[in-house]
Amino acid sequence: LVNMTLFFLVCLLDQQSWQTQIQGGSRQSPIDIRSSESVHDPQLTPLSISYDPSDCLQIWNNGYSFLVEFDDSKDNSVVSGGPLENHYKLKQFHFHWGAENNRGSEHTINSLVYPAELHLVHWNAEKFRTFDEAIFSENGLAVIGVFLKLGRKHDGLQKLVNALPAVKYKDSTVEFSNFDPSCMIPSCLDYWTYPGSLTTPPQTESVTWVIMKKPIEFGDDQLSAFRSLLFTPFGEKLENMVDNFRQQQPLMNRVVRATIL
Ligand SMILES: CCCCNCC(=O)NCCc1ccc(S(N)(=O)=O)cc1
Ligand SMILES: [Zn+2]
Repeated sequence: LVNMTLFFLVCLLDQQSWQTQIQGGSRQSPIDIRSSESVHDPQLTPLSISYDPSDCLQIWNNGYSFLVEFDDSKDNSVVSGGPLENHYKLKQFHFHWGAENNRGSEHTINSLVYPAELHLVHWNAEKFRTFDEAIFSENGLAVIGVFLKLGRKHDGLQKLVNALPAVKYKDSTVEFSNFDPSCMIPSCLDYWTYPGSLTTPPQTESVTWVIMKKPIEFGDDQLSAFRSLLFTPFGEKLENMVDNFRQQQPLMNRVVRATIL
């Protein structure tokens, strides 16, 4: 009995490293950001974000979220500064949201959940040749996360919302141009940053996360439009695209740094 108890205790105490072995990662995303445990880093400069609306190409329902995809063949839509050593090109942005307003975001702040979260996905074009190469590489990606809270209708977002019925079904795409994602960046540029991973397969640990501290607001009808999308292709059983967020992952041996702007 003593041996059994000891064995059980060792497993329990060792759970974190057990998780590392099973999930194969020590820097998985998303996480719960505990503001009191984050480290104010005076060396963190403001992000430099510059997007060119003419780089916007199309919207694609990939059966997990809807991606607004950009032309990354030029250097017009880029982010640099902050924790980033190089400049990263915008490839796509997408959202995660819930079936109900009490869930939806992937990251949480002191366990506070938002109804949705925007991810602006950029890749390190100084170090890698393609996005797909960067996905599998250290410092390959920089994803800016912006929380969405319900309130006033977001005028800039409405153009995107109006196009969603055209991509209702999985694998559908629609041409979408002249959209400036800057309209979804909060006016306050304070952020948290930490080393993490993609939150969907292949969940590679190649992401420098930059989570904006302040949320943006959007309206109930706009969130309803997200929830009217489908996970399923045309002709198959209708499954509303909702709750497409991953559970928070253990922080393990990581520190979240914060700006003092
Ligand atoms: C060879 C064709 C392969 C297509 N290309 C593969 C691909 O795009 N994979 C998905 C990349 C991705 C990006 C961002 C996130 S998140 N939620 O962490 O921001 C999650 C996943
Ligand atoms: Zn995402």
